[in-house]
Amino acid sequence: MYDQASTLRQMASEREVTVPKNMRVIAVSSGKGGVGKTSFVVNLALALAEYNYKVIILDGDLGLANVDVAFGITPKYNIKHLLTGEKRIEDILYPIGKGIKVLPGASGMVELANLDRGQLKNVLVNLGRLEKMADILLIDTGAGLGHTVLNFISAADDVILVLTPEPPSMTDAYGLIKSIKSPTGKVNLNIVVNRVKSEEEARQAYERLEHAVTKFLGMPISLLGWVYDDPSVGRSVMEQKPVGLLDPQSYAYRCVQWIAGNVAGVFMQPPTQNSGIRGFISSLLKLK
Ligand SMILES: Nc1ncnc2c1ncn2[C@@H]1O[C@H](COP(=O)(O)OP(=O)(O)OP(=O)(O)O)[C@@H](O)[C@H]1O
Repeated sequence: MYDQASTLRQMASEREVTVPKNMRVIAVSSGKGGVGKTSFVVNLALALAEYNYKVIILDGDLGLANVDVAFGITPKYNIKHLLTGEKRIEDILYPIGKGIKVLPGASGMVELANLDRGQLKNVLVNLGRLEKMADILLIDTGAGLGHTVLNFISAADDVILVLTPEPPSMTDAYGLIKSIKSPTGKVNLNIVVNRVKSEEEARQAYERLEHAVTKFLGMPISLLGWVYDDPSVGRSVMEQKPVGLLDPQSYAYRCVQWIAGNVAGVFMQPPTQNSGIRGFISSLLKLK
């Protein structure tokens, strides 16, 4: 296992998978399930597309395929077909339109450790090609303190933690932050408060969390924005169409558009040299 991990790391840094520009890897996570993370991810992708960003969404909620359900799509292939060498990355990516593509996840992600050198090379060369296809890789990590969730968070350039003002969501968000271990010791942690009735409610929830995180964990976090509790989100879930497509004028989507503006400003300027998908994969492997 150790040998495979070091081989992978070496391969990830090889020239053959280098590409001219580096994409930004953003992990979207939550301490607790059901707080609206997947709805947020799909709408954030739509809102970022309005800023002309090309976005790939990786459904990292392995095996549960929530992103597929949110878009009402049923992709034939997923990342497991890439790992087994049956398909190329281009065959797996599912185009949604507006410059957005979905990379369907699968429980096969954990099989990365059991691939032989030829298979590993194939996977890395394929993933390296993502870099040319999009500006942002948005990962819906799944909820909770699972190994995969924490690894995605730790390896990403930026993390967006979605929570609601309800006490269990706040407590679980704190628990998740406490469990993050980054190889660089740096995690760019941004909070989105979902399902709020007012700006005041959002700010109060954020300040409670910030107080605890700064006092007990000594970690910097920032407030990226909030999303109003809006019945149009519930309707969009039922219709399997993101609210950004179903009701783009809704309060909820307008909040997400504003957050996308913050993502563009906060994460994209000044221009930084991101480590890109190669760096992301290398970090992921260091965490094994
Ligand atoms: N801003 C909002 N206003 C009203 N309802 C919302 C809002 N955001 C999410 N919801 C509702 O919360 C429910 C859960 O949303 P979603 O599936 O996106 O959560 P999740 O955190 O991804 O869940 P899981 O962890 O189970 O994947 C949905 O029924 C959705 O309608």
